[in-house]
Amino acid sequence: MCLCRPYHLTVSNQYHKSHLVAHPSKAKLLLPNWHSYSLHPHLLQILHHQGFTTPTPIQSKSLPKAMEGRDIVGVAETGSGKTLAYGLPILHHLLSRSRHPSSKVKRQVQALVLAPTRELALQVSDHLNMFARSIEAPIKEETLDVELSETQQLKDKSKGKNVVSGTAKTFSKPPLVSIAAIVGGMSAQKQRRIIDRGVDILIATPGRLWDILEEDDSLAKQLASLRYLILDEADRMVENGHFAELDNILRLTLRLSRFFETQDTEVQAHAETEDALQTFVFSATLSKDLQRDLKKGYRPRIGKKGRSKPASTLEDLVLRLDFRDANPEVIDISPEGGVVSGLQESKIECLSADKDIYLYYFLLRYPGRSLVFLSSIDGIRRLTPLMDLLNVKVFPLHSQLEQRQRLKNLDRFKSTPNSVLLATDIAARGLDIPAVDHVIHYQIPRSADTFIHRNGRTARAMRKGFSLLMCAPDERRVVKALLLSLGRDDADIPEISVELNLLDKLKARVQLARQIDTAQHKIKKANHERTWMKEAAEAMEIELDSDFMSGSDDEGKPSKQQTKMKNAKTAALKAELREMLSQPLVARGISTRYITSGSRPIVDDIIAGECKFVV
Ligand SMILES: Nc1ncnc2c1ncn2[C@@H]1O[C@H](COP(=O)(O)OP(=O)(O)OP(=O)(O)O)[C@@H](O)[C@H]1O
Repeated sequence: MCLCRPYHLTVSNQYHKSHLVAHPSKAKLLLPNWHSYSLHPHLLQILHHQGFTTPTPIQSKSLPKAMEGRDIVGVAETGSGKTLAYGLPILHHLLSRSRHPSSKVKRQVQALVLAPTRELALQVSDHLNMFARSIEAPIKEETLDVELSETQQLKDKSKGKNVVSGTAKTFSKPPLVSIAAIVGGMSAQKQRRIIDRGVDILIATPGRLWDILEEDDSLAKQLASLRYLILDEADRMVENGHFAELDNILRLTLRLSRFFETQDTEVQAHAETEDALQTFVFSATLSKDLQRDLKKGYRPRIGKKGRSKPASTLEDLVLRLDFRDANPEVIDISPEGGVVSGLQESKIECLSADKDIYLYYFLLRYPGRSLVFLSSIDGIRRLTPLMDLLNVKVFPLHSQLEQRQRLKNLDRFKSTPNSVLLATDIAARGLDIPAVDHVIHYQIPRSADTFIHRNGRTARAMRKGFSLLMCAPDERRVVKALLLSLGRDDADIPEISVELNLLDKLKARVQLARQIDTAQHKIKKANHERTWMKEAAEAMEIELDSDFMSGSDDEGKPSKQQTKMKNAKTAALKAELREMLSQPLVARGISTRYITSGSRPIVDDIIAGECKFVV
C-alpha cells in the first residue's frame, strides 16, 4: 500500500493540532474530507480537534454504508482506525436523538460492543469516552460531566485522587452519551450499579457480561432491542474459549422468527422484534471463505436439521449472527500477506537456549519501545527478573497478573521510553500503544492471524515499525508453514546481521545474571518454605524443633550460617555484574553495521536520534 495515502498526512497533523476548537459549523468547512458523511457537527468538531482531518480507508469505505443502515463485515489492517469506523456511526446516532436524555427516564443500551480482552474493551471505552467527553466539554462549564471510565478511575485512584465511582457525580444535566465498560477483574457490583443507572454504549468482554446477564433480566431485555451490535476482533473471541458465553449473548439479539427456530423457550420470552439492529463485525483477520459465504448470503438457519457444517468455530459464530441485512456489506481492505505498510520485518536464527542473549543484544543495540511476545507465562516469569538484573526496563503482562497490575504495567510501558513489555498474546489484539518501535516474537506465534495481530502493535496509523522473529532450528518448519498460509515465502524476511564480538560480551553478562537469578530464587524458595512451615505449625499449635528453627534439619535445609554465606556469594556476583554493566561495550560509539545486510539501514528509519551503544 502506498505511503502517501491522504491519511498519512492526517497523522502528522496530529502534532500540529490547533488549540482552537472550531465551532461546529466551521468544522464542516475545515474538514472537507469528512463532509460527505453528514456526521453530527459535534463529531466533526472533535475530529478537527484531534487532527483527524481525513478518514482512514476503512472509515471512508464503511461510514457511508453504516450511515445507510447496512450491516458490515470489515477487515482492514491493524492500526487503521477500525474503532472509529464503527464508533462514529453510533455516536452520530446517539447525538442525533430527537430528545436529549433526561434524568427521569432510564437509558436503554443502544449499542453493545463485544471485545475479546479486558484491555481492548477498556481501550475502546476510553477511545469513545474521549469523544463523548469532548462533546460534553463546552457544556461542562454548566457543571455537566460524563462518567469516568473504569480505567481512568483506577489511574486516578493509584495517584491518590478522590474518585467518585461510576456516574455518581452530581449532574445538573445528564450526559449526552453514557458509555460503560464491563470487564472481568474489576468490581462486578460497581459495574451492575452503572448498568442500573442506564448506559447508551456498553463495551464488554463476553465472560463478565454473561455473568451479569444471568442475574439481570432487565439488561437481557435491553439487549433484545439493541440498535447496534459490534464484534471487535471476533476471531480472537472464539479462540479465547468464550464461545459459549458469546453464543448465549448473541441469542439475545436474534429476531423472534429465529428464536422459534432455536426452540429455546426461555430466551424467547425476552425476544422483541427490532429490525433496526445493525451488526458490525470488525477484525484485521477474517477468513476469505467466511467472507465469501457472507457475500453469497449463505447463512444456515439455527436449529435446522441437515445444515452444512461450518468450516471453523469463527464461521459458526458469525453465521449465527442474525444480520438484518440480507447481504451484509463485506469490506476487505487487508493488505496482501498481512504485511502492513510501514512495517519492516526481520528475523534472527538462533538456538532456543541463546534467545535470551540475542534478545538482550537487540534491545541494547536498537533502543526503543519494544513489545516482546512469549507463548508462556512461565517464560515471562523467568525472563522478567533476568532482564531486570541486566538493567533493562521490563514490565510483564499476562493473564495471571491482577487486573490492576496489568493496567499499571501497560501504563508504565506507555510512559517509559526505551522500555520493554514482556507479554503473552493477550497483548496481541487491538492494543493501541502509540509509539511501539519494535515487536519481537521471542517465541513464534501459533497461527498466522496471531502473527499479523502481534505485528500490528507497531507501525500503526501509518507510522513506521519493526518486527523481529526469533527462530530456533526446530521452529523453522512451523515458520515456513505459517508464512506459506499467508502466501509468503520465509526468504521474504531478511535476517539481521549480528556483531558477534559484541554478542560474546553480552553472553558473559547474561550468564552471570542467570547465576544470580538462580541463587536468588533458591534463597527465596527456602525462606518461603520456612515461613510456610512456621505459619502452619502456629495454626496447628505445634512447636517446631530447634533444628528447624535454626535452619538446619535432617532434610538438608541450609543452616543460618549457610544462608548467610549464600547471601554473601549472591552479593559478590551482583557486584561483579554491576562492574560488567558499567563497562562500555564498544570503545568508539556507534557501529557502522546495521540491522539488515541490505543497502538501506532500517535502523535509521525506525529509531529517531543517535543510537548510543555504551550501556
Ligand atoms: N481518521 C484518522 N486519522 C488519524 N488517526 C486516526 C484516525 N482514526 C483513528 N485514528 C487513530 O489511529 C490509531 C489506531 O486506531 P484503532 O485502534 O481504531 O485501530 P484498529 O484498526 O482497531 O487496530 P487493531 O486492528 O490493531 O485493533 C488510534 O490511535 C486512533 O486514534
